[in-house]
Amino acid sequence: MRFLTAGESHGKELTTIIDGFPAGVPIDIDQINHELKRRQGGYGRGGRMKIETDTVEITSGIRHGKTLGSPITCIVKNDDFKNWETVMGLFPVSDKEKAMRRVAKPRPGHADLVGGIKYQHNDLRNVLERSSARETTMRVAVAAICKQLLQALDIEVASHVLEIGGVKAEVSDALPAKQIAILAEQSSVRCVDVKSEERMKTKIDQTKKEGNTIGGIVEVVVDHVPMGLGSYTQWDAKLDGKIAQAIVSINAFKGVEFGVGFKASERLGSDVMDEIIWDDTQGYSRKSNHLGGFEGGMTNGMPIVVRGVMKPIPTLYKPLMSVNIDNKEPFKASVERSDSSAVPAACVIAEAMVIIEVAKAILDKFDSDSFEHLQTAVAEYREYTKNF
Ligand SMILES: Cc1cc2nc3c(=O)[nH]c(=O)nc-3n(C[C@H](O)[C@H](O)[C@H](O)COP(=O)(O)O)c2cc1C
Ligand SMILES: C=C(O[C@@H]1CC(C(=O)O)=C[C@@H](OP(=O)(O)O)[C@H]1O)C(=O)O
Repeated sequence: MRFLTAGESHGKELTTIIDGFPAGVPIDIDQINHELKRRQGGYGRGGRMKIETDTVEITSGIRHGKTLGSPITCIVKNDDFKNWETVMGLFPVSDKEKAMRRVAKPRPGHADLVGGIKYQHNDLRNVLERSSARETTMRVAVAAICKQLLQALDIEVASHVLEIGGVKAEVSDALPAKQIAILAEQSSVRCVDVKSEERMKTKIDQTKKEGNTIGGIVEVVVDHVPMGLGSYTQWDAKLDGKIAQAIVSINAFKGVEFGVGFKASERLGSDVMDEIIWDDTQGYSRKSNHLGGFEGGMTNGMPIVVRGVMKPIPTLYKPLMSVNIDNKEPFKASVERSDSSAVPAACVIAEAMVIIEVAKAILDKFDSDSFEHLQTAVAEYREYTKNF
């Protein structure tokens, strides 16, 4: 399975085409819209999300509620486009119109300056329109379709926020994905620990008042993953490596870790390796899950536990210094609107990226032209791994 996304943040619409998805998978479109809504929410979002109500339109690849095995095309319209039709129009315009909302002042922490230099854009809007995290809408749409496939294979995925601006959630390591999903959904910051939720919100409010922004850490958990997704045999076949790339590809994500992650450096080997056990009902399992479900780039049957860190939103109300590309004069960056924290929304995007990589790995490994064949293949393989 592969997909591409297209669309500018204030353009007419966003599009994705998913290729290589099995035939015969029942797809509930309301569930896709539910996932899109989750991505739009979360405490700390700015004015743009009051304008948009992301709703998917599917124009190919699904008939009578089931996938056809042919490419699936999804479209989400930008409601804000009505305010940008001249600025974002397709056809040549006058110099006066060209100057409308032209961006000559690159924002630190954004793609503006380097993107403009690289693609020789005199109007940096040509960069920021595509580098915006608006694009992640389509990744969530793709993942919402993949999530329905994973759920039908009894694989559960959930995500939650572990930290915002240094305020840490107190969470037990062993929470199952199903429970995380329920608890996180009830929280405006996607935090399963109610006490920390209030402290996180206060931190977001305080930071916003000071004209500043904050980042955070999110965690994604996947339960009941078949063993042996990914491979140790080639560097680019390792599934943990693919997930790491997918997480860091999210706008503003700067790091990723699995299981105990960076804390592995301060632990003894006996506190990091997960001892192997076997019993009649479960087959092979581990006494612990310090390695977050991966050994040798392959899933080992334990839950996948992956975390990503998001930097603070780069656009600040407290202006940062930059240089005008027209006259090279320094200026203080000004802001019209921006999110003050998008960590809860980014959490949903991280979940989406993990879902996509796990779904791709499953479709790579098993007979997957037809959904029925896939279900049979996965069930047989689960039985095989148990009795190996
Ligand atoms: C869900 C989400 C919402 C975001 N909202 C904003 C925003 O309102 N303002 C802003 O300056 N950056 C925002 N960002 C971050 C920028 O898109 C990102 O930092 C920028 O494109 C540069 O990419 P990089 O940080 O990966 O280098 C958001 C990121 C995500 C994931
Ligand atoms: C539009 C979304 O997020 C946007 C991501 C974003 C950025 O610079 O990444 C900047 C803001 O956009 P605008 O400049 O239109 O206010 C956010 O609202 C979205 O998540 O759907």
